[in-house]
Amino acid sequence: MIRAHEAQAIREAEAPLLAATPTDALMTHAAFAVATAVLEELDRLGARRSGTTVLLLVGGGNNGGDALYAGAYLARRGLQVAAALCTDRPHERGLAAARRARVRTHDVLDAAGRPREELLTVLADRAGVWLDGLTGIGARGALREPLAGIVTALADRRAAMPDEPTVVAVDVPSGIGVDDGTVAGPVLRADVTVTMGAAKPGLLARPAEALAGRLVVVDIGLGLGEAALARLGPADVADLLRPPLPTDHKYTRGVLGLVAGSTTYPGAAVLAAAGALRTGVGMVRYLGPEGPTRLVHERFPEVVAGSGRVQAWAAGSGVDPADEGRAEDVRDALRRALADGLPAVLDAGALALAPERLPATVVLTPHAGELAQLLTERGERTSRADVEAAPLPAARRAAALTGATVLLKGATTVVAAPGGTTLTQADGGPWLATAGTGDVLAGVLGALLAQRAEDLAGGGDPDGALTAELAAAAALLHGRAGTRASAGGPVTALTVADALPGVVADVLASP
Ligand SMILES: NC(=O)C1=CN([C@@H]2O[C@H](COP(=O)(O)OP(=O)(O)OC[C@H]3O[C@@H](n4cnc5c(N)ncnc54)[C@H](O)[C@@H]3O)[C@@H](O)[C@H]2O)[C@H](O)CC1
Ligand SMILES: [K+]
Repeated sequence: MIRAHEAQAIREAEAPLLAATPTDALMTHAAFAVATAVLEELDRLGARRSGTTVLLLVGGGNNGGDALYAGAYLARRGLQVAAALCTDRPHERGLAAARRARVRTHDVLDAAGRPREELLTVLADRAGVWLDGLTGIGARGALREPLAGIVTALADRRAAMPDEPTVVAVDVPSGIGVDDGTVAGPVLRADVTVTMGAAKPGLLARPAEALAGRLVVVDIGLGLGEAALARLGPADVADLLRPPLPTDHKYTRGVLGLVAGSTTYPGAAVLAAAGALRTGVGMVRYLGPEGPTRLVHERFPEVVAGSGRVQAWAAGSGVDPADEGRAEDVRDALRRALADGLPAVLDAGALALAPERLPATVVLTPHAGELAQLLTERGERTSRADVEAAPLPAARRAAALTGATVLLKGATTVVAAPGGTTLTQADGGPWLATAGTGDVLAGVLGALLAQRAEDLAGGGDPDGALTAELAAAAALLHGRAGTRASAGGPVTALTVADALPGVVADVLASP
């Protein structure tokens, strides 16, 4: 599991260490890790260290101090290092250390504090590695001038260079929303981000996550409390799954009630059933019209048609809320879930049918447009673009407004529980953006909720912490199934479902 902490929590954890250690000890430790990451990246690229020039982009705070100390380490390892001082008050001891190590320093601001773009361009063109030490967790909002102009000029320059430099961000790419992943202004996209103490939420949530590159987390001995955001790995998902026991039978493994598909969209019934069955449940009870029922039985004769005792519900995939008959089936499933205190997934058409408030063991699975509609219907006028610009805050807002756990689908999936638990997963790839994969995901999540129903039913998990982890687990399984099915090429929703058993087996076998 990757745990991310907000800037303030990092600062609070740093404070006692800063007080207890010699001046700049923490910073030089961090800087050494940055230098090591640069050398490892050069080795990975097969670049000669001695022939490499590194350009330090130095801001006015301790982030710049990290970069200066890192430059000193790199200069002592034989690299050519130049420092572009993008501030009139660079970190003094870092600057002295850099100069002692023969780092060439250049003031890239003129007397009026404006960027000397010609000098900056010359320095940038000469360097195969740019170290972004402009701002770290001390930044507030979008980059202001002159840093905004410097970053814009460098980004333009980089795009024009035949051989792009490798950009290594110190702590975070300067200018991202460290705590929420938003990008309000220019940011220099990094190939590698070397972050201190712990990941930050902005490095695990889009759009900022897409600008961070490969993440290297440096342990600097911080004692940190509860994470603000987490990301599951396969071992974490293995702990959440409930593989069958010798004493199990189909009713103890979890029975999922499925209200998906319709006369208009019969295929969603098959896809959601496939997602559930191939993730592993004791049984699926399917409730739907004759057409989809027949389709489901052609593919999965083991599915039982009609109502009966279930441990979880999945409803809404392939249902048009305007189809009154089918909408009533969805409402009925939800009424039963709420009456029996059972967990449920509300997907697609069910989202528009969801009541104002729901328990945390109900998971809403909107994409950005559906979340925008859900927020707008609850009085918070929001567009798809608003959600895509700030998915983490949007998902958290929806969880707070509805009381449900929200799984916001996207290139990075965001899961937010009303009690504050937040996770993001980025296990899939763009090939998953194809019709029907959302139906499969609803089935996967339904299966996990049915497997763990005894921990969720009857008011279990009131703040949605376990429900959120199960939703994130579903996103990991679904994403990995998409990657497995794709093998670099296109997928269909059914091939994603077909890949699930292998993914579950791999996850259960993970160390
Ligand atoms: N303290 C330590 O020993 C360690 C710190 N780490 C590194 O330090 C930074 C945090 O440093 P801090 O001085 O608090 O702030 P920053 O350097 O991140 O940025 C402040 C700097 O930037 C200017 N600024 C703020 N907002 C903006 C903006 N929107 N646009 C332009 N400029 C802005 C502000 O005026 C200051 O000059 C942390 O990230 C680590 O890199 C070590 O890693 C651990 C030890
Ligand atoms: K930075």
